[in-house]
Amino acid sequence: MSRHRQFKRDIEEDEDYEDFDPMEDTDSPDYYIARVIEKTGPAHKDQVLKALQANDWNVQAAIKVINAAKQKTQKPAQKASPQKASPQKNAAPAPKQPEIKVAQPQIKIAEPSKKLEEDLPKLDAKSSSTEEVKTPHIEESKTPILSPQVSKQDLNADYPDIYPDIVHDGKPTVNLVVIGHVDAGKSTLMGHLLFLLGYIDPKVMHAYERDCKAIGKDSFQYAWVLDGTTEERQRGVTIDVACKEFSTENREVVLLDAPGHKDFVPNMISGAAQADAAILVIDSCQGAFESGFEGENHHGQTKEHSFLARSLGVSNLIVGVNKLDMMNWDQGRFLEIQNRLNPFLRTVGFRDNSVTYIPISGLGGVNLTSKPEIPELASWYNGPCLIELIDSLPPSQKDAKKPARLCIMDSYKLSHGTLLGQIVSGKIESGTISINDKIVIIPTGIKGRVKAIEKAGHSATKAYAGENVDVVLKDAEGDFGLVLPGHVLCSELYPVPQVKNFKIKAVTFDILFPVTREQNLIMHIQSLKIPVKVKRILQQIDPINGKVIKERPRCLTKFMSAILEIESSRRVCLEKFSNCKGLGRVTLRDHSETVMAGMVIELLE
Ligand SMILES: Nc1nc2c(ncn2[C@@H]2O[C@H](COP(=O)(O)OP(=O)(O)OP(=O)(O)O)[C@@H](O)[C@H]2O)c(=O)[nH]1
Repeated sequence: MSRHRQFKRDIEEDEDYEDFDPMEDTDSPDYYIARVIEKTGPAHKDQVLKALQANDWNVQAAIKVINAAKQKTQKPAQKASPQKASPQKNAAPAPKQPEIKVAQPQIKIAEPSKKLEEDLPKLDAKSSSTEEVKTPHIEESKTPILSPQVSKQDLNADYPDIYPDIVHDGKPTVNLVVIGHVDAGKSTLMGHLLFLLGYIDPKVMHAYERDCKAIGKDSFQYAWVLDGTTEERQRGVTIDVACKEFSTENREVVLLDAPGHKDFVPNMISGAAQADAAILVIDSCQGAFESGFEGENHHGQTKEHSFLARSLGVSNLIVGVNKLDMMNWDQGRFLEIQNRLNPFLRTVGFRDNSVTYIPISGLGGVNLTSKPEIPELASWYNGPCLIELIDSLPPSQKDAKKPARLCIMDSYKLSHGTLLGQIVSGKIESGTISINDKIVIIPTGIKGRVKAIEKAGHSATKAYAGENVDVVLKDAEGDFGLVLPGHVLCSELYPVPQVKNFKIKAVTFDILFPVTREQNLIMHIQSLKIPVKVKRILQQIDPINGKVIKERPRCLTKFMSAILEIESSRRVCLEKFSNCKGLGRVTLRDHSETVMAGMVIELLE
C-alpha cells in the first residue's frame, strides 16, 4: 500500500506550506510572531509571544487570541453591557465564547490555557475585567483526556524486558536515509537504483524523461521518482522526505530520501530519526565537494547531515562519492574526498569499520546494481556495488524487548482498500506490536486495540522494533480523529512519560557562538519541534571517559560535551535514552543552525 507520509510537525504547517518562503527562518520565534502580526495588524511582541507559547505555537490559534484581546480593548462598554447577560438570571452566566474553528483540533495537554489566563490581564493592563479575557478557549469540548500520570519516582525507573527473544518472520528490515548537501544527487541516485531494481515501470520513466525535457530540466527524470510534488519538480529541489520500500536478497529496505537544502534540515531530521543506516551522497565535482563540506561558516550540509544522522542513532554509513563521471573516474579525487571526510566522521562518532566509501554515478547508473564496466573505474575499483553494500547493512537493532512505542508520523482514516478504518503509521522505536494488543496513544490518552498491521506492503500479525508500519486501530475509548503526527502509540501498561524538565548529556556542534544559560533553542525529537530553554549548564565533561572537567561552566563552545538541564515550553513525550533510544535522543537548533545533540539521562518533572 502506498503511504501518504508527510512528516508533519506539531506546528500547524498544512496551510503554511503554500506560502512557505525558504528564506525565512522557521526555527525562530520571530518567524511565528511575524506570521501572527501579519494577520492581526500591530500587536505587542510579548503579547504575541505569550499567545503563541500558550497555544503550543499554533499560529491560527494565536491570531484568534490576539484578535479577541484586541476586540475587548476596543469595545469595553459593549462587552460589559447588562443586556448581553444570560437570560437565566439565577443561573451562573455562561461565558460568551467566540466560536473558534481550527484546521486541526488543538490538543491541550497541560498548563497552556491556565497560563493564558494568567498572562492576558497583565498584557492588557487597561482592561478592568479579567473575566473577559478568559474567554478564548480553543475547541475546549474536544480536549481529549490526559495521559495516565506517571509518578515522579517512576519516571526514571528502568523498564523490564517484556517481550521474549525476537524471531523475525521474513527478512529483517533496514531503515535507510539518504543524506548530503543540496544537489549532491541523492534523489537521482535512489530513483535510478529503484528503476534498475525494476520498481519503476519503463513507461513511467519514459514519461518522466519527456516531461522533464518539456520544462527544461533534462537530467532530473530519476529524481522525479522520489521528488513527487509539483513544487519539488519545478524547483528541482527535494522539500520533504520521500519514503519508498524495496527488497534486496537479505533485507527489506525502507528508503527515506531527505532534502539537502539548508532550509529543510528539520525535514531531514524527521527522516534521519527513523533510520538505522545512511547513504551520504557526495558531489565529487571540483568545488562542489568543498562547498558541501565547508559551506557557509564551515557549515556545509555534508558535515551537518552526518553529525545529525550520527546523533540521531545512525551508526552505519555508506559514503557514495557521486558524479565521479564528471571527474573522469579519477581515483585521486576519490581518495582525496575520503581523506578529508574520514577525520570529520570520526569526530562526530562514526567508527572506521562502520563507514564504507564507494565511487558511483547516480545519473549514469554506474556501480549501483552491478560491478562497473567502465575501464577507467574498473581499473582501480573491484569492491561491492551499492546494492551489495545495502544488502549487508546490519538490520535494525532497536529496543526490541522494551515496552512498545510507535512514533506516529501520519494518522488518517481509510474507507476503501485493504486497510479500513483509523490508521496510524510510523516507526516502532521499541517493543513489539501484535494484533489485538491493548494500546494507548499519548498525549491524548485515547485507548484502543490493534485491528490490523501492514509492513513492507504486506499484512502481518506482528511487527517489531525498527520496522515502519501502518497500524489499523479499533475499539476506541475516545476519538481516534484526535490522533496527530508526533503522538506516540504505547503498550497500555507502559505509557510514555511526559515532562517539561529533563537532563541531557549533549555534544555541541561546530558552533560559532557559545551556548549559554537561559538560551532559547528549538528542540527536535522524532518529528516534533518544540521551543525549549537551556535552564542550566550543569557540567562540562570529558567526551571519552565522562569525567567532570568543570562544574557549572558559564558557556559551551564547539565540540564540547556537557550535562545540561532543559526546560521545554510544554510537556513532551520523552524517555530516558537507556529505556528507548528513539525517544531519548534530542537535537537542539537555533536560527536554522544545529547547536547540539544529546541523549536524555534524567526526566525531572
Ligand atoms: N553528471 C552527473 N550528474 C548528476 C549525477 N547525479 C545527479 N546529477 C545531477 O545533479 C542534479 C541534482 O540532482 P538531484 O538528484 O536533484 O540532487 P539532490 O541531492 O537530490 O537534491 P536535493 O534533494 O534538492 O538536495 C541533477 O541535475 C542531476 O541530474 C551524476 O552521477 N552525474
